[in-house]
Amino acid sequence: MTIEARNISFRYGDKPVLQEVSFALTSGCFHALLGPNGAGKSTLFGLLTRLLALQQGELLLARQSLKKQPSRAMRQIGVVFQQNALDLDLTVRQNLQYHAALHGLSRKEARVRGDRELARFELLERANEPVRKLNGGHRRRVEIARALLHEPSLLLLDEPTVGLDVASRRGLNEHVRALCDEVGLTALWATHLIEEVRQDDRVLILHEGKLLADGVGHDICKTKGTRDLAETFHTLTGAG
Ligand SMILES: Nc1ncnc2c1ncn2[C@@H]1O[C@H](COP(=O)(O)OP(=O)(O)OP(=O)(O)O)[C@@H](O)[C@H]1O
Repeated sequence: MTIEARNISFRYGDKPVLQEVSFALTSGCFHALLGPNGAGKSTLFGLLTRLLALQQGELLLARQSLKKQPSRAMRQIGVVFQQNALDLDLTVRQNLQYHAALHGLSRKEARVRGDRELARFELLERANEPVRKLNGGHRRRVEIARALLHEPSLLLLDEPTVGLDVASRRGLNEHVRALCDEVGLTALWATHLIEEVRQDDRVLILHEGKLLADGVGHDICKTKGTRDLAETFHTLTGAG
């Protein structure tokens, strides 16, 4: 599943937040959307998920306009937002079942898919525990499992590791990479943390609403004459 952004610009009132942003994601690959705080990452996610209305430019999902075929397109997208959105008093499985019902899945189908995703994230044995008992990293895994229930081909993750310790961050990042390799998922992982990005990742660097680099990490560094992505990120944005 490919997603393509063509000349996306967006303003909050008079304030330009995204300026002529264009890119195309490669099907079945992990992509890092790297940008410091305020770069415009969440705004871009808002547009991709249609929480925000497109002001200028075009978004295409599998060559279909997101504007013209919204429901068809949205069925292909799974989202993990920055803020945790689980019901802490419901069990892990109840959280998944509730979400599955919103997508029109039968109880049986929801159970089968939910258990499959929980097993993938090594959480099946916690299925009957209230989410409140899980640590932050495990809660995030449940959120990703939930976002995959309707079998989207594109997964958007907006700074999913915020508030997690280093080990949980690394684990979550590796899980999503494995999903891309194993089931051919396309992932867009937004972060301001350079340590979550690898040199051979496809990387999009966003700063003050502009896409400053787009390509495989190594190639970007070659073009910019930098040693590694950390140096590139620092040179381009002052962050890192
Ligand atoms: N509802 C809003 N009204 C006005 N300005 C906003 C609004 N939401 C975000 N902004 C501004 O738009 C810019 C981009 O914000 P956005 O949240 O998209 O960036 P981000 O890269 O996701 O950063 P962060 O990691 O801090 O969330 C920032 O300057 C922010 O202050």
